[in-house]
Amino acid sequence: MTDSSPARVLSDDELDLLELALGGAISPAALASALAGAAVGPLGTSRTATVLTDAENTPLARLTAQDDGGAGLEPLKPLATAVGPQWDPAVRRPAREVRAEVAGTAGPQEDADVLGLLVTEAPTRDEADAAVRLAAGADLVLLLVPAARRAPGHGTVGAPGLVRAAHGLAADLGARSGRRPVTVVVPWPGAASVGTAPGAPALTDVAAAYGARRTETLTDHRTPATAQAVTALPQVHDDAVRALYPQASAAEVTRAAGGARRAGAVVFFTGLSGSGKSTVARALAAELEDDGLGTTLLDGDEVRHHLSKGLGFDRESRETNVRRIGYVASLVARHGGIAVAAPIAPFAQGRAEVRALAEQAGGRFVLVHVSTPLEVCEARDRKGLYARARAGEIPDFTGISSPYEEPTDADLVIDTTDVPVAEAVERVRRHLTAVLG
Ligand SMILES: Nc1ncnc2c1ncn2[C@@H]1O[C@H](COP(=O)(O)OS(=O)(=O)O)[C@@H](OP(=O)(O)O)[C@H]1O
Ligand SMILES: Nc1ncnc2c1ncn2[C@@H]1O[C@H](COP(=O)(O)OP(=O)(O)O)[C@@H](O)[C@H]1O
Repeated sequence: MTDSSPARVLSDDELDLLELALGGAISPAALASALAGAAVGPLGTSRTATVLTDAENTPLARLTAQDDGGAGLEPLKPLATAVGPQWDPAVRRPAREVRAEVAGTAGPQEDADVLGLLVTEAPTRDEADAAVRLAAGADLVLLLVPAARRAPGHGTVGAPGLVRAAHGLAADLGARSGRRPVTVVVPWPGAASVGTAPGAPALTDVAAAYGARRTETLTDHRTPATAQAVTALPQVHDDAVRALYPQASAAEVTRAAGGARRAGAVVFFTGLSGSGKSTVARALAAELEDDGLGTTLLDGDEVRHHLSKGLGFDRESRETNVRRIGYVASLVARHGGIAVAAPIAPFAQGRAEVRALAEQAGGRFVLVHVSTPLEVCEARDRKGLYARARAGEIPDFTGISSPYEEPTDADLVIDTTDVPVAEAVERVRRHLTAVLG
C-alpha cells in the first residue's frame, strides 16, 4: 500500500459499521468510537489518519480524527459484496438515499408519520398481526432488516433467511393494509462485542437515519405465550421424539436430526489471484450455512493471516500453507461439517495431498478450478498486486513469475469472465448436493 497512514484490518462486524458510516447512517465519529471501543488494533489518535481495509488488505476508507473531536471518513474503494437476498441492491441501500426517498414520498410536512419496523428475528404470526395494527395510520412504513456479514450461530435464521421472511411480511402487510412497506437491509454487526461497545450506535438511532420518525421492534410485540413457545421449540421437538420412540430409538432419531451422521465435505477452490475464488467461496459458504449445513470458510488471505502467518510464496511455503489448510479442512469434514477453502494452491502435488486428507477423514472432496484467464485477473487487479508484480516489486507472483499448474482432476471448472457469481455458486452447490447424497 502506497498510503503512509497506518492500516487497520476490519472484522466482518466492523465492516458492517463502516458500511453504515459510508451510507450516512452513523457519523464518522461514531465509527471511530466504536472501533476504538472494540480495541482490537491500532486506530489513529488525534489528527492522524487510519486506512481501514478488509481482510484482503483492500483499502476501503480513510478515517481521520479531527482537532475538534470529530472525525472524517473518505471512501477509497467499494466494499466487496456477495450474493444472496441480503445483498440485493434494490434493498441494501445507503441510509442517505433511503432518507431522501422517504422525505419525498411521505410529503414535505415535518410531522409525517414514518414508522420504522425492525425485523430482528423471523416474524411470528403475532408480529405479522402487530405490523398491521402498528402500520394503521402511518404515512409510510419502513421494514428495516438488520443483516450481519458474519455467519449466525448454527441453527438460527441468518441474514438471507431473515430478508426472505421480511419480504413475506411486506407482502402480507401490503395485502392486509393496502400499502406495501419499503423494505431496507441495514448492515448490522452480528456480535454483541462491537454492537454494544461503549459509544456504539443504537439500532433505533440507525433507523432514524434511514428516515424513520418512530421505531418499533417487532419482537417486542410477541405475546408472552409466543415468546415462551419460540424459546421452547427445540425442547418441544425433543419431547415429541421421546413421546414417539423408546429410549434407544429416540437417541438415534435425535442424533440423525442433528446431522451428526451426515458425511462432511471439503470444497476446495483453486485458481489465480483475482480469479474470483474468495468471492464465490464466501457466497457459497453463506448459502450452505443458510441451508443448515455447518460450514467453515478457510479463505486464502485470512488463512495467511492466522494459520500460515510468516510463510512466504516460494514453492515449499505454498505447499506447507496448502497442506495446513487441507489438514484443518479435513478435521471439519471428519465431524460432518463442510469446509470451503480458497487458496491459489498452484501445485498439483499439494492439491492431491488435500484430496487424500479429506477422503481419509471420510469426507467428500470437490475440487473447483476457477479458471478465469490471467488477462482478466490482471485487468481486475483489485488489490494492485499484478501491477506491482509486473514492476518487479513482488517476486514469485503466480502467473507472472511463479507457475500455476492447471488441474487435470477438477470436479468443476468455472471461468468467472462469463459466469456470474450467483450461477457459479449454484453450480458448486448442485454438485455438492449430488456428492453428499
Ligand atoms: N507472490 C505472490 N503470489 C501470489 N499471491 C500473493 C503473492 N504475494 C502476496 N499474495 C497474496 O496472497 C494471496 C495468495 O495466498 P494463498 O495462500 O492463496 O497462496 S498459495 O495457495 O499458498 O499459493 C493472494 O490472494 P488472492 O488474490 O485472494 O488469491 C494475494 O493477495
Ligand atoms: N463472476 C464473477 N465471479 C467472481 N468474482 C467476480 C466476478 N465478476 C467480477 N468479479 C470480481 O473479481 C474480483 C475477484 O476477486 P477475489 O474473489 O478476491 O479473487 P481471488 O480470491 O481468486 O483472488 C472481485 O473484485 C470480484 O468482484
